[in-house]
Order: sequence, then structure tokens, then C-alpha cells
Amino acid sequence: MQREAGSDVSSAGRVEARDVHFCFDKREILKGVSLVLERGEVVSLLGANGAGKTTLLRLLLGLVAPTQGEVFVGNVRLASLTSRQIATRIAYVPQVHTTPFPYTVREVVLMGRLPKRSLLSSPREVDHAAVQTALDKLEIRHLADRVYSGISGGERQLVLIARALAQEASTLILDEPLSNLDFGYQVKIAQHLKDLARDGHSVLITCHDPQFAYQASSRIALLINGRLTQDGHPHQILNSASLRSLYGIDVECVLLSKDRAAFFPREPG
Ligand SMILES: Nc1ncnc2c1ncn2[C@@H]1O[C@H](COP(=O)(O)OP(=O)(O)OP(=O)(O)O)[C@@H](O)[C@H]1O
Repeated sequence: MQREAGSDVSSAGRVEARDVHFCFDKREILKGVSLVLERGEVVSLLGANGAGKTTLLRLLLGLVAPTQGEVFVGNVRLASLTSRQIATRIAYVPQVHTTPFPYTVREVVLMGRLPKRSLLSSPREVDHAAVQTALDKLEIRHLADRVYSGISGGERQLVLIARALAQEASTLILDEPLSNLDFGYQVKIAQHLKDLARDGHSVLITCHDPQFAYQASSRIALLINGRLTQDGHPHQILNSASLRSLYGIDVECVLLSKDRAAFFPREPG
């Protein structure tokens, strides 16, 4: 049997940006970023607005090409893969997602199966089974026949994660998965991301909430003005000095336990 390049099981879930640079017009947005994501990890990418987080995700997904440097998925160059091959390895949960048609939740999750079948073929038993498994895992089976555009923002976020799970890619990349989520959904999503990593996925998220990042991640990377300045375990990375350099404000950090901390902005003066 002929094996697809880079399908080595031991490297599944590994994604690496190696010294990537990216320019918009003549402005350098990413200035030599190196980041490795391994199977079993949840990595949070923190940075101020405009730091280049989404741009870095777009490079890792092959949506744009670096002006310098390279991205590897497993041990193959991302640039050598077709978009379908990338989609079998990496699933993307975007910040905003709308559909022009009144698709049901089940149909939206089924879209995650497209990379696995030919464009014009009907979904097979295995596709429906993957959808059902994803809905069950996210505990949203009850939403399956609702119209996607008619459910809440938090529910839609869970549906998009279910769609990514149905894709059965070993890596999940989520761009600000917390936007518009209530506290309950934030806690649930943190737990789902950790469960996914425990099940052998690698997960990369961008986020603006240090507390969520501390709780959900096994590693945190800080992106400041297009450069990755720190990368390590949450308790090594998040402190008053690093949060000041990220956001330019004074923050009090209270360590509650090894994987729980609270962050309070200090009143000026
Ligand atoms: N299509 C574009 N054309 C020109 N500049 C762009 C384009 N998209 C993004 N930029 C610029 O690139 C920089 C990085 O943007 P990016 O969206 O990656 O930041 P971000 O860290 O994800 O920000 P946010 O937290 O606000 O989502 C910003 O200065 C932005 O204005």
C-alpha cells in the first residue's frame, strides 16, 4: 500500500513554524517566529490587538505563505500539501462564522467531513457516525436539528468545535474561541480543549484572557509586535512583568494552585 507523505503516526499532531516572517504591503507583521505544537498539548497564544496572532494562525493553516521561513506539519513541508491534505491534518475554528443558507447544526458539523470524501459523493455511514460522535462529545446532540443561525453564540462555538472534531484532524486551531461566550461556556470549552489534548490531539488557541489561558493550557506563548518573546508552562510565563509587557498595564497575579491563578488589574496611582 502506498503511504501518503508525512502520514507517520509518531509525528501526528506536530505543527512547527520555523523562523516565519510575514509582510502586509511593506510592513513586517511577523518578524521571525518559531513555534512548535506537539500532540497532547494545549498551547495558548497571547498578544495585544494587532500583535499578529491571527496572521500566525493563517500561516499555520496554509491560508497565506510566509515571506521567509517555513511551516511543517508532522515531518512534511506545509507548502507541499494540497488544501485537502492540510484539512485532514489540521481543523480550524474561526473567530466568526456565518452561513448564507439555513443549514441545520447536523449539516454544519457534516461539513467537517468534506476533506474525507469526494466533492459530489453523498455522506456515508462513517460520516454520519463521526458527526454523531462529535455532537455527543460536545454534549450538543439536542441541537442537531436546530437551524445553525438560530442558536446562541456559545452554542455556535460548540458546533464549530464539533465540526472540527468530525474532521478527525489531529490538530485543532481555534481563533479566540471565547468571544461572546458566557462564563459557563468558557469553563466547558477549557475542559473540552484539555480532553482533546488528553485524547491525543494538539490544540492551539489565541485568546485575550490570561486566566482562561492559565487554566486551559499546558503551554503559553507570548507574541509582542510580531515576535515570540516567551514560550513555556503557564506558571513560568504569566506574571506581572510579562502581562505589563504584553498589555502595558499593572496586573496583580494571585497563584491559587499549580494550575489555577487569578489576575487583577491594579488601579492606577
Ligand atoms: N489584510 C490585511 N492587510 C493589511 N494589513 C493587515 C491585514 N490583516 C491584518 N493586517 C495587519 O496585520 C497586523 C496583525 O493583524 P492580526 O489580525 O494578525 O493581529 P491579531 O494579533 O490577531 O489582532 P486581534 O487580537 O485584534 O485579533 C495588524 O496591524 C493588522 O492591521
